[in-house]
Amino acid sequence: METELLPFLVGVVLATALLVVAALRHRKRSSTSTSKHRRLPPGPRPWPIIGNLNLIGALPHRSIHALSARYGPFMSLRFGSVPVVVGSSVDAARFFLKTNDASFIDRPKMASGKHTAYDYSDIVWSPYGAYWRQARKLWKAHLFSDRQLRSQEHVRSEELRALLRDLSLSSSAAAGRGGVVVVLKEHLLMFSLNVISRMALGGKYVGEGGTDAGSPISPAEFRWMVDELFLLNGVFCVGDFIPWLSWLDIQGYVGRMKRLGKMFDRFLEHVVEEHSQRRRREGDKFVAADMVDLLLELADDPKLEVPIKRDGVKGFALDLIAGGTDSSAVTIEWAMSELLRKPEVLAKAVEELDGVIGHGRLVTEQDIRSLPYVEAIVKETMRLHPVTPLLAPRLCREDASTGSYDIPRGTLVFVNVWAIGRDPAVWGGDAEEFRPERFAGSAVDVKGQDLELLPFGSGRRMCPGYVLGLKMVQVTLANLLHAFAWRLPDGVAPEKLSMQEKFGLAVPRVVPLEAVAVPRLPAHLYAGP
Ligand code: HEM
Repeated sequence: METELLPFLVGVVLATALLVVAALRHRKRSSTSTSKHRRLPPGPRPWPIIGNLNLIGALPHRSIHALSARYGPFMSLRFGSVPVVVGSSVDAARFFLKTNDASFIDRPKMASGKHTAYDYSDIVWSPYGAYWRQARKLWKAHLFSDRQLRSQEHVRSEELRALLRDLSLSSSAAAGRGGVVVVLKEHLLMFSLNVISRMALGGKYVGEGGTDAGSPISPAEFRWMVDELFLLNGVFCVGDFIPWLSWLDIQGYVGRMKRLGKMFDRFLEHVVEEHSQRRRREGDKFVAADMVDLLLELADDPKLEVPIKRDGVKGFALDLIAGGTDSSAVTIEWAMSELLRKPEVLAKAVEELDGVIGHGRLVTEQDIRSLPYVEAIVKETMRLHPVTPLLAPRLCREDASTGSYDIPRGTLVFVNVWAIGRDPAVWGGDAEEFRPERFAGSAVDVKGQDLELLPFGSGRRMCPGYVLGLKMVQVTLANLLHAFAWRLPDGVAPEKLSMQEKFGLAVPRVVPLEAVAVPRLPAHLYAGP
């Protein structure tokens, strides 16, 4: 037994010695090459093979923020063999997203884009080029034009009334006990899922039933798929950074991505096929009724600069579903969590709603501009809880320089908008506090112009769905506050409410928010659509 082990042990000792020598040489080389050839931003020394991946914890925006506090607002890291630069200040955001937008407009080719987004044929993961430019133009001109968004306002308002009805039914079922505890996120996800599936797909694909072609997918299954999509699009997958290890799929993420990609494809293929059949059936009389109809019409246009194939149509539909579902629900859940921890802020919002709207009707999208305090609550929520704290990763497509530092082509770039939103140099000593009053009389907005507040990103790669996303968050939150008196369940003290985050492409609460909702408007306003 001992003689069998000996060669193995000698092997281990030799391998360890070689690894240590390699590590020392690598650390020496990386520090000298940094200073001699390129003026890279400062950062922690990388280890061989893993680089700085050992420094990234379960909440990467927080780990990276802690490192930036030491190394500065332009910081170099190495993830495996991939050079990374993180920007964590207003100036850094200006450099990456405004002044040098063209250099940082590309996306890296990561496993999630390959396996869950039709080999990068959607918009989120599409590399910079004619295909992406054309897609953005088409979205702006057709899917998200003012006219198109206005024409679908009735869908949003009907689904909102259904949400309020469902919440009031839950509460009246327990009226004798003074309200019932609701898990708010479940209602919010169902609501945004219904809105986006009606606007984008025509509405009939998510309902009770199985996933067999021809029958709708169940809401629970669909919600699971969207959650999984957000998680897998945000994770740091080892194979993306240490390519020679990718075949091992140590974390199991790639396997999950492939499985999820197939599930979405089965669903989207069915959706697209049904839409195509209606177009063929109706011929000249066909009128586009939803966004997939519009996408199919656009894809057929012979004047397109770059053809959009079927996978492209499915990829864009996936962007609509993913963008439209989780982001607004996550933001509203954070807003309600903050408000339940600050009853005085909640009371002030209700006072504004009572004064401007009164008790005889619900809040409409047009009312929002008359509700500055509610608007400020949304901005304050997006400042402290940006849905995508590191934005989506950018790839440097040409060498760039800040004057002090060089950023070589091929560098992966993150802008930590979460850290910028909490920077005391920008927001003052109370930057960590939820205080919507800070926006009173301030022109700072979330639409990509003010670099201290970037929940939707900025520049040409900014979120193309921000008008819809913002409308949904504002009007839904306003109606939740207007239609119900909210409190935490008995026994939960505001200061004890957990605010822990879970990382993915979106960062939701770890523990879903539970709260008691008691209707406060006349009963007929909860009658639903
Ligand atoms: C509260 C709601 C939303 C938030 C906070 C949000 C946030 C973001 C952020 C931070 C990005 C990355 C921008 C960057 O890289 O600089 C993004 C990209 C994107 N978002 Fe949104 N989003 C929201 C709603 C929506 C909606 C409703 C849609 C569509 C229905 C959508 C579709 C997209 C797409 C397609 C991209 C990729 C853009 C590109 O790479 O060119 N988003 N979003």
